[in-house]
Amino acid sequence: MIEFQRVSKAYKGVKALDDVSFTAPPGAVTGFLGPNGAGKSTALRILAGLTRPTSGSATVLGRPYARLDRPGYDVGTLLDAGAHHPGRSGREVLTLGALMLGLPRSRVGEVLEMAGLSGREGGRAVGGYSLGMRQRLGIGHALLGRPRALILDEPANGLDPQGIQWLRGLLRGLADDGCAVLLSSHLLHEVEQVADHIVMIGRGRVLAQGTVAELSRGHGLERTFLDLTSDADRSWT
Ligand SMILES: Nc1ncnc2c1ncn2[C@@H]1O[C@H](COP(=O)(O)OP(=O)(O)OP(=O)(O)O)[C@@H](O)[C@H]1O
Repeated sequence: MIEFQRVSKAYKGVKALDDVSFTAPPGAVTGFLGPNGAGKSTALRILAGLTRPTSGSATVLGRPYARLDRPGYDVGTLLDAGAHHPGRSGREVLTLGALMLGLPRSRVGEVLEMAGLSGREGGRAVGGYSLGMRQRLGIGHALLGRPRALILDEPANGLDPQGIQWLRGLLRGLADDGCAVLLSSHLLHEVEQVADHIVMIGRGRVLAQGTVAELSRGHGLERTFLDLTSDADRSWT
């Protein structure tokens, strides 16, 4: 279970998150949907212990990230697809990750295969990867320790249609195996296709949450999203 309880975050003069509460349960894909600047990355960074909330708490498997006993096994994160050293190959990046977690080298081959980077791609320097390939590597890296919770910030960015299809199948399979999957996106159609639950955020506030059917309100998810996000904009002006 991933849980946000009344999380607020203020940067100098900017309220990035305002009293955000929601859960991403195990066995489901939860889509965290909001327009640019809505606060998605801030929320996920707080969850991964990289940013402190001004108030409230965010927990994974019942604890703040920093207090997890084995974070690499409990939680997989992809917060920045460009985070890996450009001079290392995909295989080297995963090998380092596997060594840090005490995993056998065989896991590296499995993850390269799963990410669609086996063969020549895995041996190439990450600096020469396309954004889609870096996303695949980042997702593979997050899955090395077979985590029970997965946090992905905009994982579909840069993926081609085949990659999107791959991602959907992967996330569905992980959720079916009991993983709590939380992914952010500003692209409604990406989230709509894969998420069991959707949390809509705008201007740092949760605007609505529920299943796709609940949020569609008989006129489609896009209408609900546009209506809610433009209302949130108006309330700030
Ligand atoms: N380190 C920071 N210092 C100051 N303001 C910040 C910082 N990080 C984020 N913000 C502000 O907080 C708000 C939310 O930003 P955030 O990056 O969390 O949004 P987002 O929903 O992830 O957007 P996008 O889809 O564009 O990535 C924005 O107004 C942003 O400018």
